[in-house]
Amino acid sequence: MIRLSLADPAFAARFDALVGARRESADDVSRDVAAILARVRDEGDAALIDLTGRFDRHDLDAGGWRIDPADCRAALDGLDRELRRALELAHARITAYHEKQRPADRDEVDAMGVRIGARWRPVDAAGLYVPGGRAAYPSSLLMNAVPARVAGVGRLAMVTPTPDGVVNPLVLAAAALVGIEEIWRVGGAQGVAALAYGTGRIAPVDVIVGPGNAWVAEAKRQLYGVVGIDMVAGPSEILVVADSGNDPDWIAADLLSQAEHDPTSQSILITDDAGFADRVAAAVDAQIPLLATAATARESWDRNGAIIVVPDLMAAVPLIDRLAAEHLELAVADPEPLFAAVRHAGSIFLGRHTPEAIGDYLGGPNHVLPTGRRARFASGLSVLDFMKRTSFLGCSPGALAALGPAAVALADAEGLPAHGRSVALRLDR
Ligand SMILES: NC(=O)c1ccc[n+]([C@@H]2O[C@H](COP(=O)([O-])OP(=O)(O)OC[C@H]3O[C@@H](n4cnc5c(N)ncnc54)[C@H](O)[C@@H]3O)[C@@H](O)[C@H]2O)c1
Ligand SMILES: N[C@H](CO)Cc1c[nH]c[nH+]1
Ligand SMILES: [Zn+2]
Repeated sequence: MIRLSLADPAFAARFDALVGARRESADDVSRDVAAILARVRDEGDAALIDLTGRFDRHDLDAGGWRIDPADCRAALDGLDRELRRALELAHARITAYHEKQRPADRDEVDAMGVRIGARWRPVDAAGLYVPGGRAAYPSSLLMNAVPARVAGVGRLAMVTPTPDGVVNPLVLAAAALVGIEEIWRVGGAQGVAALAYGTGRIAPVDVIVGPGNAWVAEAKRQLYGVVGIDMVAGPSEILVVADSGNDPDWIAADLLSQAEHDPTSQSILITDDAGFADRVAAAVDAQIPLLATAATARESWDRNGAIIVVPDLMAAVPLIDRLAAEHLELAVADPEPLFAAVRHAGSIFLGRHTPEAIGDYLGGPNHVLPTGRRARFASGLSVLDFMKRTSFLGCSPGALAALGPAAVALADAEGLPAHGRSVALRLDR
């Protein structure tokens, strides 16, 4: 963990280094991913067998390529009652939130008598990446599948790694709850490539969504254009802005909630009180050994963690915008002034009683969010990521008469006579 102070003359350079650090996509990750994508494109299922054996340590031919929907229904039926209620509450809240994202079509006649508009249609097939290397992510399954269902996508194909051949029952139960029937036991960059290019067994999709580690995120980035993607949702991040009125233990737990995802995750605290910063740092050290995920959390905190002390919390706003974190927690007495001022964050958590983990599971908004400072230009997964907009235009003879001469003039000016002629011929009638 590094400590920075805005009062330090070297602050600007040290903060630039923090913002510019390439945590998640080192050159070797890009190179390795490019090689994996090429293998899957050229060798198809044979590459999936080999790479799954190497990275997930099981044999697809022996253990099965797909998860049987009957196993998913059995997992849902066999779920502990409290866990089932929790899963259903999450599903209901995520569904209610995303149903309000359905876009409206436009169809109108403008002042010159021209019919103009746009209509939204779902993609035919979507690929859902559900991570599963270090932890199982039934919550990510819901976050991926619910907006796809709301959008009305015809085919949902899910890929997820099953390390050592072991499937997680809660992932299966979540699949049954949202009715996903096509689940492939492949993950990593090779799973993403299979969805993009298609293989002998797996038909290609039109769009791939979902979060994952550095290899998954880089695979989606490299495959954009072959398929659509939601955005680059890589190793988790949290930026907590906290005043000294917080319990340091609460804030330490919030920082660790994202550090425990991945060694390349990043947790940052910004506070206006150096003493409070010390107390949080001590609480982080005290809590790490209590976690089953201690090794990952420790590595993430040591390598990528940061504590920044500012003279007053409003001075943090430009820093928050530069960091453009996936998650921004405003753990202050009144979050409204900061909330109004901040421009770049994937998702914002307001006040001392909104730990980010609520958003991970069942707040309602999507937890698949842009990482690596990409909240400057990208947004969290939504219903729109599964849809595309087609514009349309209709001219009556009168509307064409009104617009045509200007179109002919512009076509002449561009030196494209066939364009002009296609209009002029109709005007002559
Ligand atoms: N940004 C978001 O919205 C969001 C949401 C949830 C989870 N996450 C992130 O998802 C990630 C989940 O990671 P995970 O590892 O548990 O599961 P994962 O499914 O993302 O990755 C596991 C796969 O990574 C591949 N892999 C591992 N080491 C490799 C190597 N050396 N070379 C090539 N491929 C390799 C393997 O194929 C393996 O199957 C975490 O980083 C977490 O922070 C992000
Ligand atoms: N924090 C993750 C998004 O970065 C989502 C998640 C799922 N489960 C727990 N957390
Ligand atoms: Zn999380």
